[in-house]
Amino acid sequence: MAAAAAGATPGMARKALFTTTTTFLSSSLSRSRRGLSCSASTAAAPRIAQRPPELLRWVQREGGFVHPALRVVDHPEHGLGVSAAATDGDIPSGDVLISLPGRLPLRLRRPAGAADAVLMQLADQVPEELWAMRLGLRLLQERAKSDSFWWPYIANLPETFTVPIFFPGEDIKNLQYAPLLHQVNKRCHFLLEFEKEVKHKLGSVPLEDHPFCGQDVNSSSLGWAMSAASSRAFRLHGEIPMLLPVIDMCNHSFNPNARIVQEGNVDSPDMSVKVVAETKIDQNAAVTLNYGCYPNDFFLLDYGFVLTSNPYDQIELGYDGTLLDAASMAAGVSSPNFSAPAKWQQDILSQLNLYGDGAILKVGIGGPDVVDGRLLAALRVLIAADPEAVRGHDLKTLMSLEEKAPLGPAVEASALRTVLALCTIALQHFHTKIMEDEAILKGEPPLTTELAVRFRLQKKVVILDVMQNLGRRLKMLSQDKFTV
Ligand SMILES: C[S@@+](CC[C@H](N)C(=O)[O-])C[C@H]1O[C@@H](n2cnc3c(N)ncnc32)[C@H](O)[C@@H]1O
Repeated sequence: MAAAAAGATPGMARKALFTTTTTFLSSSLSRSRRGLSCSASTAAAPRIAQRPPELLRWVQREGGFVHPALRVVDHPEHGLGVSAAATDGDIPSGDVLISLPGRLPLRLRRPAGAADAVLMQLADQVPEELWAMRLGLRLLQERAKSDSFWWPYIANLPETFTVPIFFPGEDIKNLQYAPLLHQVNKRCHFLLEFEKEVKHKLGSVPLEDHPFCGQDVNSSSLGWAMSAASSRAFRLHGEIPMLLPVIDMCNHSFNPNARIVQEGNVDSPDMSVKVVAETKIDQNAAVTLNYGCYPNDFFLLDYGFVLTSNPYDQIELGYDGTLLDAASMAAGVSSPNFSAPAKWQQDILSQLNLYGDGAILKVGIGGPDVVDGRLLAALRVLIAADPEAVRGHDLKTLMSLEEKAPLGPAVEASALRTVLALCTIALQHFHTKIMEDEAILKGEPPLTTELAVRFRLQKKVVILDVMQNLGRRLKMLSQDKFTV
């Protein structure tokens, strides 16, 4: 593999982080392209000082194991990845592929000195949901050291990430999806504020206690560290996120051929982390792990990629009586009553956590359930006029789309038509049509535009798939094929 920064010394590469990322969340992403038919050598983001063979040697020297048939290779669309070599034969299922002793994972540790204590104080200011920033601080601490134990690992990390906090403003707008825009804005805002807190805190810390060896840290370097952690860390048994050298070179698949196993407690000295072949791994095949069964929002926000045909992708909606009244009226449902439910309906909505204090109003359309069970149950219950008919059913039945018309075909048809109308409303929130998105993608736009457009296109595909599915169900209802 070509060494992208062959001439860079650790010192030079470290210095680069803290002196070139002075613009807020700047990156070269907007100019770089990931062409749809690009050659393998252009796919991966540039590395701090790319030398995967040294990384593998370091892991082995420190008591780890990398299966001799494995290589770090450039994947045309996924960046670097771990693959079985073309010539060493298949790897049988059950074989250990990679093994790391407990000292190789990089994670937040109990303070071992004043600098660590300052780092922990900074980490404590980060909200739990941004756990990646806490681990990122630890990564920055090691990146700043001239003699870090983890340098062979850090050297091979990407210099840039394709997560939306680094998108140019135009491409953030291009996402056209409010829940994700909200998350991106929240993260950008956090980074700007946290930069101030870090600078304030470190302003009074003596050099010997400085967690970043006296180097300046700004929102861009914090963003780099947070993205490195969110896109590469694993949470195993202990739920403590860790960066796992070499293991974090494995790319994602929903049908993975390998899995991670943690042996021993996270704090015990004999803890180890292994990747084990889940199936036979053919020569030349990529070793893949499942990062989780999540919607594309998660993959784009934390990992910087968008999956086509993601079975877990969904549209997020706010459960809102006025919106539901509008949708059901558009669907021709007579006298909808969503904004003023009767007392017995309020009770059921409370049980669904859609009413009262502490209600969780986010509901989803799409994914394996097609329609969020809570939304479906609420629609069925609010459309049904007869409390007795509803009381005969438990919540599980009311929440299941597979339960054929539990409250009768008329209620079911109205509920499904209301969801169809919600889908139409959701589609209208996008400013572009699928065909326009496809035309933009054909023009091979810059990488960040490509990601934003593919993201919104996939959301529209989810909505259309749900509409098709519900259309089929309505047709069957009208043909009276359901057992009522
Ligand atoms: C844990 S790292 C895997 C190694 C990474 N490819 C690299 O070059 O270092 C996760 C990153 O790999 C890329 N990636 C992994 N699986 C992918 C997939 N299925 N599709 C697209 N990109 C993927 C994304 O850039 C993601 O942030």
